[in-house]
Order: sequence, then structure tokens, then C-alpha cells
Amino acid sequence: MTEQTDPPEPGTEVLRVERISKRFGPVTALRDVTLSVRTGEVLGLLGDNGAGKSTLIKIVTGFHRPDSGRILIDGREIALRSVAHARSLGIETVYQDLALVDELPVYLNFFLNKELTAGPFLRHTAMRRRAAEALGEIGIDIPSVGAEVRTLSGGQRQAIAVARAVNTAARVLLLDEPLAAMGAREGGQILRLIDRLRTRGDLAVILIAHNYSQVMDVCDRVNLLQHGEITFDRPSAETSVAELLELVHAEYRTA
Ligand SMILES: Nc1ncnc2c1ncn2[C@@H]1O[C@H](COP(=O)(O)OP(=O)(O)OP(=O)(O)O)[C@@H](O)[C@H]1O
Repeated sequence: MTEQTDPPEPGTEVLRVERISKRFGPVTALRDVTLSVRTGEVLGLLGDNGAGKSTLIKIVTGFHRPDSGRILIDGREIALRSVAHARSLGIETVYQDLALVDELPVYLNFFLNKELTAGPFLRHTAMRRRAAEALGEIGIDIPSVGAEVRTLSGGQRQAIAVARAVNTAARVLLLDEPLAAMGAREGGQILRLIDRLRTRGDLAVILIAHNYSQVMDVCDRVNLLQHGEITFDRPSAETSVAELLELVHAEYRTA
């Protein structure tokens, strides 16, 4: 019998942005940003307000065009034309607003705009079953897929939005501040969910955050974005919250 001691090796590089720059009028939002993520890897993208995190997400998701630099998916350079184009290539984002409809049950949120139909009719039973299966597969515990989303906790809502994104054949999942406004218990549930996504091995996760201590445990690697530049790229096992905070504080001391 073999004893497994090491975590699985991360897989192939699925997304790479290379020397991306973006300006808005006089403001340089991103300067020469290079970043990559592999399947089975959780990359923490950390940075203070205004560091450029949203701009980078919007470029990777096809919303903004970079001024210079290139984007590679599976090693091939791609000019992302739109959000729909990026999604068709498996780049999915869960934004802070989650884009859930409170008045609809969990399973209809799960199939939002992609409802299963038979002629003019919605296939409620099939959607319920598939939503329950998909949520179960990634270990999300919801009392009933028939429950209205507004009756659920913040953690459960976040989990549904993540499950929905994963279920669309996502290969790169960007999570924009998934722990914001969440208590310790709920935040813990989301971190465990992210950990389970890693063990699937076929998904690359980019976790965007400005609260470093919450994400350090779950990330394999950390990138620090400061004033539009990646200033730090290291496995999380080789750094600490204290070191990252020191870097950020040093920025303010020299500012
Ligand atoms: N559409 C825009 N027009 C002009 N300036 C912009 C635009 N979008 C972003 N910026 C500027 O680019 C810089 C980076 O902003 P960005 O929103 O990417 O940072 P962020 O790290 O996501 O911050 P936060 O955590 O506060 O959302 C900021 O100086 C911001 O004011």
C-alpha cells in the first residue's frame, strides 16, 4: 500500500497573462502584469483598494481590452473579444453581487438563463435533480433545492453562485472577494468549498481578496498587486501574512 503524503502536483498552465498594461486616461491601472495559473491550483491575488484587481479581472474576462501584452489560454494566444467569448473558453467569474434572483428557488437560480425546457414547458423535475446532484458533488449542503434563495445564508448563497459557475464547464474560476461581508463560520465553509474545488484537479481558481489572513490557508500561491504591478509571487507555504503586511506597510511608508 502506498502512503500519500504530498499534495497532488498542479497540472498544466491553463491561463497566462503576459506583460499586460492598461491605462484609463492619466491613470495607469496595470503595468506589465504577468500572472499564470494551473489546473488544480488556487492562486490568491491580493491587493489593496485601487491596486488594479478589478481591472485585471475585467481584462481576463473579456470586458476590457488591454493596451498591451497578451493572454494565453492553454498556451495559445487569444484576443478576448467579449465576456461571452471568454466564457465560451471556460473563464467564469463569481462577482460579489452573486447575480442570484432572491425570489427564485435554488434550482432555478442554478439554471438561470439556461433553463431546461421541453417545448414551452420548464423541466422542473429534471432541473431540481441535476441541481441537487451538482451541489452534492462539490459538497454544498442546502436544505432543499426548492428553497427560495432569499431564505438562505450568505455562505449558502455564495456556494450556489460558485456551483453554478463551476457547472458551466469552467476551467478558470475567478472569485471576486468571496469572503467579503461573511462571518467566520460562513467564511470557513467557503474556504472548504474552494479546497474541494482544488481537489477536482481540472479547475484553476483565482481568489481575489484584500483580507490576507483569510485566504493564505487555502491558496497554493500568492501574487501581490501593488499600484498596478505584481510585486510578489511565491508559494503560500513560503510566505506569511506578516511578510505580506510588511510589504504593504512598506509601500505606505515610502509613499
Ligand atoms: N473605468 C475606469 N476609468 C478610470 N479609471 C479607472 C477605471 N477603472 C479603474 N480605474 C482606476 O484604475 C485603478 C485601479 O482600479 P481597480 O478598480 O482595478 O482596483 P481594485 O484593486 O479592484 O480596487 P478595489 O479593491 O477598491 O475594487 C484605480 O486608480 C481606479 O481609479
